[in-house]
Amino acid sequence: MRVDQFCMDAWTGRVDPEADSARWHQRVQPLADASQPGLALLGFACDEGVQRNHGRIGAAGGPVAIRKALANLAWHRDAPAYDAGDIACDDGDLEAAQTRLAYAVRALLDAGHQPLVLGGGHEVAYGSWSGLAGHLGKQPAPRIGIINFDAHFDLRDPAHVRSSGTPFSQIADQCVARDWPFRYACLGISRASNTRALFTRAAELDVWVREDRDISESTLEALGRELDAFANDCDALYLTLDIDVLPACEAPGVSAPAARGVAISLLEPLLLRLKASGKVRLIDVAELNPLHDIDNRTARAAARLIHVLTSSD
Ligand SMILES: N=CN[C@@H](CCC(=O)O)C(=O)O
Ligand SMILES: [Mn+2]
Ligand SMILES: [Mn+2]
Repeated sequence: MRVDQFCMDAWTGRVDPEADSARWHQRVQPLADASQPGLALLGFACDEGVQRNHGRIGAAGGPVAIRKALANLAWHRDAPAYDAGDIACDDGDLEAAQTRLAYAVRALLDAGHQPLVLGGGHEVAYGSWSGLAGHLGKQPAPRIGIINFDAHFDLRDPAHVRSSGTPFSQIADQCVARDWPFRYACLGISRASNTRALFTRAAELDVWVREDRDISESTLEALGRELDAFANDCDALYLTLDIDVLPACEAPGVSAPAARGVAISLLEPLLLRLKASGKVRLIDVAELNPLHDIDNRTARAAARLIHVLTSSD
């Protein structure tokens, strides 16, 4: 599998003398052709989509920041985990970088791995989905459910510019071209941060929408059941976490911090519910911007969510 850069330097941290005290940095291995199926971390070091979307750049540093935060977390996995390196976008050619990402994701899936892509701006989603689509494309009209936890729809019209604000419109267009269903759930939407045009497009595309204010302790169980029903109707799930769905106090290091957001304590049970469906084939984490982070708070939040999604106990 071809990647643009590879470096294991982020995988360092505390070493405890007691038995059974491993942390991620002691377990994550460089991915090799002969690696047994496992979790494969793949970076997408890219600012281009955020730049084109007039956001605050810095997301290209996301993959390293997440690896460093993950490195020192306690290891609670049974299966192996690998670092597969990074796809990078250094020349402004976002479309070529997304194509390389799609090839890499597809290669990981074809080899039996569970890819987890570390963005990068949310333009990562078009490359991620394209990789899953390539992998599943042998079957007729796969029902791929996209579950996006995000303050934003990212359904802008790509006819103007393709950016971090357009990946799900681009995917919807691809689904039309292939005569595949477009199943998109967008949870955590901030009404204040999405125009009427975006709400209209979401309605036209039959997007399942839950706003930030719809997600509370009292609605969690009902939401969980709705997620189960969504998953039941799909052959495979693509889970995409835009870290700006978290409140600005939990995730200051993003391009567009959320004034309200959905707290990590509410997000976690929903992620566990999705994990329990057994249908999540692909995960990515987008929009972490270390240049605007405070004491690595956002990177820690991203790593915690990855830990929740990938641990066995
Ligand atoms: N990735 C998407 N980002 C948001 C940015 C919103 C903002 O900068 O205020 C969007 O396009 O809607
Ligand atoms: Mn987004
Ligand atoms: Mn967002």
